[in-house]
Amino acid sequence: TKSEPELVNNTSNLTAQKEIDLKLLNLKVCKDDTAICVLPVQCPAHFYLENSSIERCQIPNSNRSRICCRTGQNHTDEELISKRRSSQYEEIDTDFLREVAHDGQTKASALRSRESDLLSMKNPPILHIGSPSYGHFRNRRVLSDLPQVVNLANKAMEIALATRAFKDRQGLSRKDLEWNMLPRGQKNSLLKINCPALMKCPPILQKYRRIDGTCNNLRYPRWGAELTALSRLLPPSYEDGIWAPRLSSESGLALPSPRLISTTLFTDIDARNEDYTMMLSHFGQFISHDIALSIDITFPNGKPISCCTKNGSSILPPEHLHYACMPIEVPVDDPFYFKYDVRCMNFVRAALIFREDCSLGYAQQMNKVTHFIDGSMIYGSNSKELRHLRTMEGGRLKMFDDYGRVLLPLTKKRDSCLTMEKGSACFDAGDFRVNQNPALVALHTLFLREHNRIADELWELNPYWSDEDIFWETRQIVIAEIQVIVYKEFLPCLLGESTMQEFELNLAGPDSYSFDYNPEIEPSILNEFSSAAYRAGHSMIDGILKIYGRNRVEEMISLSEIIQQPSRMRKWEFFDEILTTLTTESVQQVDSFISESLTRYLFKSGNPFGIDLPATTIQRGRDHGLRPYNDYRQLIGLPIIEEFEEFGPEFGNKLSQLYNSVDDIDLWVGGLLEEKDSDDSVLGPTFRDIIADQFRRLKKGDRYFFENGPEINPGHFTLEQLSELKMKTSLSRIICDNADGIMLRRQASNAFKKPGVYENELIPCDSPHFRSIDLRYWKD
Ligand code: HEM
Ligand SMILES: [Ca+2]
Repeated sequence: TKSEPELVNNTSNLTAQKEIDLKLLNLKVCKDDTAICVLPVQCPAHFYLENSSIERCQIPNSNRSRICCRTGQNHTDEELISKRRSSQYEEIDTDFLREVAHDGQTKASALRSRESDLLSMKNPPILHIGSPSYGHFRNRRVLSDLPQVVNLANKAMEIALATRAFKDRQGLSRKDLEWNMLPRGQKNSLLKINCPALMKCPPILQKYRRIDGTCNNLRYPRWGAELTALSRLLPPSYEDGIWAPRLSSESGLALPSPRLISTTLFTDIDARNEDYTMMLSHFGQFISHDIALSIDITFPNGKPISCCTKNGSSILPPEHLHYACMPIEVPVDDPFYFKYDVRCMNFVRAALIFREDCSLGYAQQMNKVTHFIDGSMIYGSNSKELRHLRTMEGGRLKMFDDYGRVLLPLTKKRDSCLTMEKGSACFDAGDFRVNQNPALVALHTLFLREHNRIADELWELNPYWSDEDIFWETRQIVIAEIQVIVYKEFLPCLLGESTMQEFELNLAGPDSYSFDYNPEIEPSILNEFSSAAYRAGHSMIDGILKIYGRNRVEEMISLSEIIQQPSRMRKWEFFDEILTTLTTESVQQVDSFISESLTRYLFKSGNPFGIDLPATTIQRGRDHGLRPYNDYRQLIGLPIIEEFEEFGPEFGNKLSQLYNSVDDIDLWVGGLLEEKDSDDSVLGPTFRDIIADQFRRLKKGDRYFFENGPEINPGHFTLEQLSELKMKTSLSRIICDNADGIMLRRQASNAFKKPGVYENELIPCDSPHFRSIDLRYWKD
């Protein structure tokens, strides 16, 4: 009895001590004692300040220059804005707002009726199923809750149009909109007609995180939930301040064609990173599907919009062009597409979502999945998706027993894969992109098996537990394992050890809870992260998957030939083989070399050509209003680029031919070509800091982060369980526990590091030094 209160005291003492430490630290480093000393990317509002008014600071154990920050992670200084806002909007009357709202509605219904005109044409502009662009659409559509998503996106469009009307009548500038200098609260109430009610959470916290991500933050119950907006580091750059894609800053003309940028800068050359395995890129993609999914605008019936003529020879005439079209122009002399007379690559803009209070403002893109790292690619992002995946017995997930080997359940959703005949396979998972490539299917299969393995063991240990008990407990363990892998194994390789420290991304010691939770940190996925920085992964992809047989290279699979065709998973050895490839072959470097399987042949599916993913990514950045590269350099505290030559003679020259001004360079382009600094990251500093900041938000802004203790996390682990999870979880161990054991019996201790490099030797799966977590700590 004596030790118990002591324990409680100890933890609160620790928290208090930490607060005092922080206060002392700040007093010393910043003149303004309401400010804290942070890395520039963590204080986006400084972007607006004159350089001279930024107070620099330094903290112990950090080599990087920091700034004194008063505004926190918001990209706008709310205090400043509310002052300007209130003086500007005192006079606005309700009649005026009524007109604006009405205007939005009228314009939105005009768009709807044009849509139905297009649909009733003899040849409506709909993508046909065998085309490469349809393959693209397969990765960007909703299958299950279409009507709901269409409704939300339409409402968002109506509000964007009302914002435009408001802007025109009030003569607002683009900057006013970027800063969100718009009426808030009561005055804006007219738009709230038909606005969904604000969400409320039960006063008592639930033990397990909700499947849709709601009620994680009690003050902002929808933070991180599915169907909410991507957030941003910096305000968007739209030509009209609302949704129109940006133009060249100097000439006001169109920016260069993304396809031209792609052919000018990117070539397919094999340049490996000899330190890390292909798992770095493919696990990276698996995680991206946990946290981000933006979807295309479609016709109301869910049909995919086409912006080009059927053979791709030109853009559709304006009268046939859907409002969401932003097709990519392919130059006449394109080195590849000229052979096929392709002049137009389809591109449809991403679906929008409105602010929770339905207020006016610039367009925001929707995230269809939960922003948190919560295994939503395994379990789905809402209860309907989850219900579909569970067996409702023993806490298990549905699977397909293929002659004794466990695979993902077969999907019934038509045209999820290229072939769905008998003997082939096409799978279901929490995220519908699962079938995109075989490495992704393998990772999904791995975690499905891990879930069922743990569920079975828990049931054996706790025979009285119900299906519900076992399911939620297992899910909580699997999510914890993913979080351990991300923060302990994956991020240190991607970002480097010093960045892990600067951003406080390392896990606490094995026997300790974390005290990092901060309810003021917004966990949402940043637009800059999902639409640019994290897509650096596309440069890490190898177009060839080398499959080893027992003694020799058995097969060289070309990635573009097996996209959306996962039937190989049914081959007896394939699961072991691909896991072996992923954990032994080198990953490609992040650079200007990108596989032709992505720049020419993506989603070709029987056609002689496919789509260009880099071009699509650049166009996506403009669709989402990402600011140019230089702005993000400034944000993270780097000097801005003043001359193209700063990219070196080759790229300097090429870039100057493409862009009118260094201030036009797209974020994804600049970030990829950026020189790495002395740090140990595989990324240049701009992408590195954006990604580090994102994973910091996902850790510190998640109440249910597995390391959080009893004061924060209602479903916290015991210290024994926590230590078990932190000490023993590794991707290698999970592979050992769930591989078929046909071709794979050994793993290096770190699946992301090349075996043999840095003492990362291969260890037999059954070695006593290489054990799985002991689930007896979960016995009731
Ligand atoms: C096998 C290789 C891959 C293929 C074929 C692929 C394909 C795609 C496609 C078609 C999109 C949608 C593009 C758009 O319309 O905007 C996309 C988005 C994305 N990709 Fe990849 N990708 C691959 C690997 C990766 C990797 C390795 C990463 C990161 C490590 C990654 C991160 C992302 C992210 C963050 C998005 C945005 C997701 C969203 O918000 O919707 N991808 N990818
Ligand atoms: Ca998620």
